[in-house]
Parts: sequence; structure tokens; C-alpha cells
Amino acid sequence: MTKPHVLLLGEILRAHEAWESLSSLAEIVSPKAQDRTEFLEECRNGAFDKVLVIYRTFESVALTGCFDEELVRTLPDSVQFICHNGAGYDQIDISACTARGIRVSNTPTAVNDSTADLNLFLILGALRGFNASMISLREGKWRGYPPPPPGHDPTGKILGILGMGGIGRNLKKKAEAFSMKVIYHNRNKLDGDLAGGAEYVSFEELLKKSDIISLNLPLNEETRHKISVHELAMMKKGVVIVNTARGAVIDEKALVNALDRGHVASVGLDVYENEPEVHPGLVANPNVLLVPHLGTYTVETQRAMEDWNISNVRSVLESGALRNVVPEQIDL
Ligand SMILES: O=CC(=O)O
Repeated sequence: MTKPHVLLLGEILRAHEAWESLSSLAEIVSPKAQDRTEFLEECRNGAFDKVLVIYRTFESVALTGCFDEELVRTLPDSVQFICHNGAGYDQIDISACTARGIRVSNTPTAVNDSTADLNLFLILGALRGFNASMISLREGKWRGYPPPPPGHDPTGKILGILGMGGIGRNLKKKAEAFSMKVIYHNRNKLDGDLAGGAEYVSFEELLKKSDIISLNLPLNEETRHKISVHELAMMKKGVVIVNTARGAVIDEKALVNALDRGHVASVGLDVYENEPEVHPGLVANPNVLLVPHLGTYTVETQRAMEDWNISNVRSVLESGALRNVVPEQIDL
């Protein structure tokens, strides 16, 4: 019997042994394509006709482009599963996959610690206004002349977490070690003690009450530009905003404007609307602490994500089902 094929889009960086062990169950294939047009052509000319499952990375979007309707439609009929190595799967059109009977998995839990750690680093750094003096030190100007105003302590500040999933909940625990009071908003109030005692508030209340707003929600059609001119205007003057989710949940142009007017005091960002481009108004502003999408960029987390994603591929090959599917497909 011929083995099914697994298509690798992107690289395995850490879990080499786990990956290689799949070869007893499947043939691993890679694209020859150098860009999206060539990739679609390879799909059409039968190169992937035996592929049952695709393992893809966030970075592989540079080769294939997004897994949008066009791409999903062009995949051969044999493809039944896509294992995405990342928590956020906004590069994949889930409705298009569902329509074709393709099940999609992601790597949710594995990312929680490292992303929440970076989130907290950005909160502390933005609150303290460290970025301005870090720049002036490197320019040979010590703290700057004049030095920037002193920062603020986290103790007693209200942290509003928008999106209380795995990362939001992990952040909540960490923030409490710094004596912040956590409130949250989600589409639905969390059951039982899942929120760990954090107060559930409406979206509007979260915007109005928070000293620091942390964006921890996935990007989809409902959350794109969830924070724009109107929402920024509802926030406290001097608010601090941190985003480790996806750039497009906030309207970057509106954010730059609110920073320039001083309504938003400072910002910590790991993600941007058009990565790897960063809005020049963010780069120019010393009150903005910028990190180039490094939320999960640790040896341990890279390894844990790959292990999880490979175990999903293995599960498909051994038992015909994924270990987890994205929330949109849970009830299918
Ligand atoms: O951005 C990182 C992820 O979605 O895992």
C-alpha cells in the first residue's frame, strides 16, 4: 500500500526527531515553487495529489501567500487536514476549509507562557517609559536632555484584558504578581473559576476603566480594527496599550494619531498591521516600545509548538483525526 503524503510548508527548526519519525507512516514532500503562482501551479499539475495533511508555519506565508479561498480551492481533493504551527490562524480562511471538508488545527496552549511573558515585558516597559531613555543612552545622551518624565508603577493599576483565552489568562496570573487589578472582556463571560476571579466587564467598561489595555484576541472579520478612533476616544487619557495578538485588531493610523495627541501615553507592540512593515508614526514615537513579532520566539516554545503540531500530523496518520481543531470547527 502506498503511504499518504505530508506536505511541509516552512521549516522544522527544533523537533527534528519527532518530524523524522513520521517517515515510517508517510512520505514527506516539499514544494519546488518559489512563489504563490508557482505553488498554485504545482497544486494544479498534480504534484501534491497524494497529500493527506499539510504542515504549515506562519512564515511559509512568504511562499504561498495566505490560505485564502483561492488557495484552498486549488488544493488537491486528497487534502483533508491542515496543521498550522501557531496559535493565531488568521492566515487561513477557515470557512473555505470547512466548505471543502478540510479540518484545521493550531497550537494554542504551547504559546501561552512565552507570549504572556513578552506581554508583561511590554506592559512594564511601556508603563515605565523605558524606550525613550534606551534610545538616548545609545545616542550617547544618557537619560536624554531633558530626561523623559518618570514612569508609573504597575501596583494598583487596572489592567483590562481584551480576550481572555489561554494567553489572556496566563497574563492575568503574571500581572497579579505585580499587584495589578485585572478586569476582562470576552465575547462570553468565562465559566466557573476559569477567569481566576478577574471581573467580567462590558467592552465599553473595559475601555473606560482600564489604565492599561492588553489586546489578546484573535484576528478575524469581527475583530479587525476592533480598536479604532471611537474606541480610543473612550479610553482614559494617559492609557497604556499593549498588543501581542495581531496588528490589525487595532487601527494603526488611529493609534498613531491618539499617541501624537497624547491621549494614549505609551504603547508596547509585538505585532503590526502589515508585517514586516511598521507604521512610520510608531517608529518615530519614543513612547512606543516595539518588538518584531517575537511572542513565541524562544527555544522552549518553538519546540513545544512543533511537538504539538507534529503530534497532530501523527494523529491523522495513525487514527485519521486531529488532536485539536480550531474553535470554528469544534461542533462540526
Ligand atoms: O504569533 C504567533 C502565533 O500565532 O502563534
